[in-house]
Amino acid sequence: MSSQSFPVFDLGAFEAAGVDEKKRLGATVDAICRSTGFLAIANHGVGEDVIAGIWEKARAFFDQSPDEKQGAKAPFPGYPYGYLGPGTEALAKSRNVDTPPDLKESFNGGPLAVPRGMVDPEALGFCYAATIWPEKPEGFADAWKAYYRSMEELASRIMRVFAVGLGLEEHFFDRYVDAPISALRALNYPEQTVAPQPGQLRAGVHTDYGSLTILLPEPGSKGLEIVAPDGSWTAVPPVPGAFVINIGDLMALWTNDRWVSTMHRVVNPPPEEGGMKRRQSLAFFHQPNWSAEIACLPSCVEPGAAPKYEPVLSGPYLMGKFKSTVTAKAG
Ligand SMILES: O=C(O)CCC(=O)C(=O)O
Ligand SMILES: [Fe+2]
Repeated sequence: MSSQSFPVFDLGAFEAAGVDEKKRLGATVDAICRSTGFLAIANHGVGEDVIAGIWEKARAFFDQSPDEKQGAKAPFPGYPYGYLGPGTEALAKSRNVDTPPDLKESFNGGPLAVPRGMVDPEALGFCYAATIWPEKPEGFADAWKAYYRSMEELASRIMRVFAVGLGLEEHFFDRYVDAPISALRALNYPEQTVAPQPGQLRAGVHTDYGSLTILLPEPGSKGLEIVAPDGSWTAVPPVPGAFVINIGDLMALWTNDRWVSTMHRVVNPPPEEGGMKRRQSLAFFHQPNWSAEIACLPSCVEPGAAPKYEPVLSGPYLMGKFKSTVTAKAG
């Protein structure tokens, strides 16, 4: 996939289209998800002020001293929210590959409210755990919540495109994602003043765990790479004004591997381009309801054949994957 051919999907045009045109547009997404599952979403309607707000606050947060950031740190290893400092995560471990820690730091937050009647202690202790808000910068939590809400809404709209792409009724996925346990992560990949260790990347090779990731790389930034269908590592170009989205493991499971949860990574800045370059990104990991059972869609398996995978429960699956990436130093 050359940078010229990175697919861009016009979400507004899809939503304004009639039934037949929606099917035609959905088929283009089906083709992309069969090949890489990475595309850009344009005409998404997310407010520029919401995006500018979170960029400003995330940058100001990461620009603080290590001590100030530690004030918002996750209280113990494996706690999902708050500040996760350098050295605390190695994404390649989610695929059982042992690497040095990723060269990044992040701030993470979960659902903005606990659904009425939620009593599962594992859910309450993990995805509904409190976000540890930083004291500074002022207005951080407000900007965060505004962006989180926009991403929740956008993710639901994209799931409708997916349903159409799979030949399902447009609202098929709604009941699986009406109390989603999505997480938002602001990432900062600091300047590299020391050469990385062998095998150490900004983000190790991984697939995402959930239904859908909505990524916003810092405008003009480089480093995100995906495995193209021919097996080669290929850069994902920044697409001005658009979000980069990709599907995660649960879409592959749902579709019996008709759709691929493509491996990706964030590489270190090449020395000839100034190995020092900092990079930021925002990643929203959309995840179906805690107790949603994700099982192969009947339309994705030959009649009489067995699906490739056993069903999983969304929340416990996510928790297992997340905890597998925690490094010895975390906490
Ligand atoms: O920062 C990026 O561009 C991608 C990060 C990523 O793939 C992840 O955190 O899952
Ligand atoms: Fe990822």
